[in-house]
Amino acid sequence: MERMESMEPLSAFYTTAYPEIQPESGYGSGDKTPPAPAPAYDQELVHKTILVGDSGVGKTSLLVQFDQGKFIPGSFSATVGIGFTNKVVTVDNLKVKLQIWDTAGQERFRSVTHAYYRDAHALLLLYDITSKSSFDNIRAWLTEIHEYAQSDVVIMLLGNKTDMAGERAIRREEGERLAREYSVPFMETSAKTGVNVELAFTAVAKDLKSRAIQHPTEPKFKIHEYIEAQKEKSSCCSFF
Ligand SMILES: Nc1nc2c(ncn2[C@@H]2O[C@H](COP(=O)(O)OP(=O)(O)OP(=O)(O)O)[C@@H](O)[C@H]2O)c(=O)[nH]1
Repeated sequence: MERMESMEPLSAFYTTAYPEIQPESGYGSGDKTPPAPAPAYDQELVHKTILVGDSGVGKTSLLVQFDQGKFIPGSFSATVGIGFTNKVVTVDNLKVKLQIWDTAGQERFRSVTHAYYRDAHALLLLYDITSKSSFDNIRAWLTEIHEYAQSDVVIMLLGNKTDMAGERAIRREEGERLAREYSVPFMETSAKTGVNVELAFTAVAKDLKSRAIQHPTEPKFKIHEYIEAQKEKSSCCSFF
């Protein structure tokens, strides 16, 4: 089943992705020159974001839900190869361009997807809360990510299919514990109902934008705290 357009790996788009910005002068050592303002965010930057995880955990469904706001039920047709969808997320009144790559979870495509890790800026790693094996494989996925991706890649762990509460095999706390162990943010999602789908991508977009304009005088964006704050803001229990 052909789900998405495909394209050669991205390279030229992102030549100036995260420039290292040095202050011209610093506060605190008698120098009264105000620090240089943070550089403007380049809204033409394209942030390459990749969905990974075992076959059937819901990567394609998550992307379709985020992109089109719908869930297509029915028989499962595994992704073959890799394809991408462009999506613009508005954060803090700025447009953040995400190029979201949907990879095939099946083992036989693994060597293909590894090649895409290297220039990834973010990786959303999914397991299925009804599948213990997909959760057990997360450590292997993280090992691969650490082997092939850049060390500063943004990683988020997602436990998908929360609408299938009756078939839950992995408790939320287990997901949280694993995420803590690897110091990555975590949330549970449902590609079917849309719970937390938008938040997952928005949090990643915010983090990517913040890294792209990171200025030494400004506090770093803390993705964990952002997610927690959104959770508190929520009137009901849709988070986690
Ligand atoms: N109930 C429920 N079903 C889901 C959810 N997400 C995905 N599914 C179903 O799970 C099956 C697999 O979903 P896909 O999105 O194709 O999974 P994938 O991770 O892209 O699989 P590969 O392409 O093989 O890597 C499909 O039958 C989906 O309808 C969800 O959140 N809730």
